[in-house]
Amino acid sequence: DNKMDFKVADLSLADYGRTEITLAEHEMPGLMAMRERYGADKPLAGARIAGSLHMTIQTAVLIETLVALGAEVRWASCNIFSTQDHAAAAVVVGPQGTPEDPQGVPVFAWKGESLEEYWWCTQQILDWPGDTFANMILDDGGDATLLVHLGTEAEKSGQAPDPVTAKSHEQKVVFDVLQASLAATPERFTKIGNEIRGVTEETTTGVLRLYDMMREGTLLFPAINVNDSVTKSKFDNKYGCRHSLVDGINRATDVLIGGKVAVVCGYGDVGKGSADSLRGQGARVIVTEIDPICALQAAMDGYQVTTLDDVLDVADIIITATGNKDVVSVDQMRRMKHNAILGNIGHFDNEIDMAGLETFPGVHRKTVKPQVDVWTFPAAEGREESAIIVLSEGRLMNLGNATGHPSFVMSNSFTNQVLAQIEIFTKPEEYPVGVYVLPKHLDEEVARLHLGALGVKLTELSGDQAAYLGVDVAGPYKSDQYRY
Ligand SMILES: NC(=O)c1ccc[n+]([C@@H]2O[C@H](COP(=O)([O-])OP(=O)(O)OC[C@H]3O[C@@H](n4cnc5c(N)ncnc54)[C@H](O)[C@@H]3O)[C@@H](O)[C@H]2O)c1
Ligand SMILES: Nc1nccc2c1ncn2C[C@@H](O)[C@@H](O)C(=O)O
Repeated sequence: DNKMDFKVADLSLADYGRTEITLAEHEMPGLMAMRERYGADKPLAGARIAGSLHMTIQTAVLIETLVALGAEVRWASCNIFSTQDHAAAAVVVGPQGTPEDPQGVPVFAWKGESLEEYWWCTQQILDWPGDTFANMILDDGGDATLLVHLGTEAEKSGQAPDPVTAKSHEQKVVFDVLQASLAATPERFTKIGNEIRGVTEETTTGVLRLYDMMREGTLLFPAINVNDSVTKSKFDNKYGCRHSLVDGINRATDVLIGGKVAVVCGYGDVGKGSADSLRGQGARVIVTEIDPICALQAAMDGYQVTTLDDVLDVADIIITATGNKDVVSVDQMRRMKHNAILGNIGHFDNEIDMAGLETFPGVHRKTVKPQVDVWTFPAAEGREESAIIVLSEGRLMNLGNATGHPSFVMSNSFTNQVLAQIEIFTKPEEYPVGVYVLPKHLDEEVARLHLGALGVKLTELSGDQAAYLGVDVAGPYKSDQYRY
């Protein structure tokens, strides 16, 4: 039957979600401009987009923009805790539907998925009804892209990659998914890989994986690195986290941040916004870094820069923002202050050694409320019993404990996503397999679309000045090497 398939928490939340989507549209001028500009031509007609990106109110506006441009879409979240159930419900029901007769977009996402459910959802967006497949991926962190690649490799070799070697951050679960798929449909991922025209990747960690696959020569289709549009990473990663980090800490713990010692591990775009977020609340912020340039930036921004080991005994709040793995070990957690807060705002949970924590001898977990756990270490030689408060089980806590970044800053990121989807879908001949960034004139166009709402009045370059700078009056105004 042609009844739409989907799996969300509660369709009765759709009206609440719709109301917030309508408010969000007012805060997302870039996306609404995309609907104005491209809604008639429908450049994405024929696109079957598999979206793996936090299923929030902001993402709902992105999804409905892609549909307005002609795309068919199936959506999953890229994190087990980041779905907002009312947003998922509203997208399934759609602007014209009802919970009894949903007319929207298939969504497979709910807050609090198990890992098995997460990877089941990821598979649902790749397989389309009537034995067809997605032909575009919109990814955040690269899990959908990874599954297609691991599946294709498994089908080529006839066996799923050994869980120990699989690069995915949830090896065992992915291994089981691949085993089952090999048994049931041994050509499935190869067919999907052939069908996919390209992927547009949202975030730093997902982009890292794309460059890895490019270097290994295993990348199956072209990719646009949306993260490195200036109007994405210098806004979402920075000002988005400035807004949503303290939001997550407040909703999780209501702890006073002023006067406390807060440690931010990593001073890249996210770390900069996160440190500013905590300083804004009157915390004494300390930064850890491995990169001398970012460390120097942090020092000149007035932060103490030292090693995590040096500050474990004074830190009240520790936040990882590195995009790296193994940043906080269980031994370091054991040495943290009693009731100190530990959270991660990086994409994956591997920044904090959650596996080591869960298996620490005699450790006790008490859930305060969803995504807030008190982990108590037993007394040991020379150490009293002590506890730490871990947010979102080490997964990105601004989306696990709060609602992520606000609409206006996500409008910048998602306008880049829409432009990137149009680029790859309508000009495949310009995108042989490789990893690309959007041209600067589009980056500047995204910024232009967001100035009016903030009352910005730009100054016009004279022809003479433009000649002096060697730029066009209409832009681009900077070289590709320029660092903003
Ligand atoms: N939660 C969110 O809403 C959100 C938003 C954007 C990006 N992200 C994610 O946040 C992470 C960081 O993103 P970014 O754009 O800031 O990356 P980035 O590369 O700009 O910054 C990461 C910084 O961490 C430093 N670093 C690496 N390993 C370290 C270690 N062991 N100790 C201390 N510092 C270390 C690096 O030198 C770098 O300066 C990525 O996983 C990204 O995908 C999350
Ligand atoms: N409200 C929101 N909706 C969707 C995604 C959201 C978000 N807040 C943060 N991300 C994550 C993004 O910052 C993503 O671009 C990333 O880089 O992780």
